[in-house]
Amino acid sequence: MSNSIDVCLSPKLIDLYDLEGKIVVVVDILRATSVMTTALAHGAKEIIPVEKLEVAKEYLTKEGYLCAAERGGEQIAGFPLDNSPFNYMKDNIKGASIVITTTNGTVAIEKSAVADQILVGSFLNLTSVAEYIKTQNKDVVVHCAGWKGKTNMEDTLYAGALIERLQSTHALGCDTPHMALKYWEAVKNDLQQTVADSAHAKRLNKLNITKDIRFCTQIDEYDVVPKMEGTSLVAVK
Ligand SMILES: O=C(O)[C@H](CS(=O)(=O)O)OP(=O)(O)O
Repeated sequence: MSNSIDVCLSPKLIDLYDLEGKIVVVVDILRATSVMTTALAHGAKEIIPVEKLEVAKEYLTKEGYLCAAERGGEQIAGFPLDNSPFNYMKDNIKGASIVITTTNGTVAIEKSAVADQILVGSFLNLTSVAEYIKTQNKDVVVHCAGWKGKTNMEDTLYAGALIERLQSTHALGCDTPHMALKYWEAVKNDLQQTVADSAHAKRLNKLNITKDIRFCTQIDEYDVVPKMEGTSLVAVK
């Protein structure tokens, strides 16, 4: 095995990882990377992820952009889109250039900038991302977006699920990928309930979005590999 896979459990830890020359898979199951996967699967032309709300606001007055902003799970006033996957399946998504800023997911994407390739992963496109990685002959770091710098259950579980699919081609880099894999193996047959019991899901439940959580824990709903090209996330052809 010539390649390796490692897991960073929070953007606060990413400086400990050498990303140069590697593929970074950013994951924010609830909900940013599930939303991005859904939008590209439904024909969005590109997604421009931005960390800062001020930067997203600049696009509101530019022609040709659909803008989304979320903080603490709630839509920011003045932005037409929120962070629910169900709003990225509609007719206006096809061919759209979407600008999005979210609490955790877009932070992790920006903090992955030095990587050779940045992919966006979710349970919705688990196998597609794994199969693409197998064609690349590169080391991988799974960058979990977590919640406001803290570790979370669902992103760690995704890391374990991706490792399960890559363990024949990628050696496990240190203890974290082993932990993620063991955790995934222990609960994978009860994924929906496990994530429904997570702190993140309980926070979001207060906003009445139980159906989003159920949707984001479906495996292989879409065959799409979102990859950063310059400042845009596009579907790999
Ligand atoms: O909108 C979401 O699902 C979360 C909100 S929060 O983390 O619970 O505040 O944002 P995301 O960036 O998608 O993790």
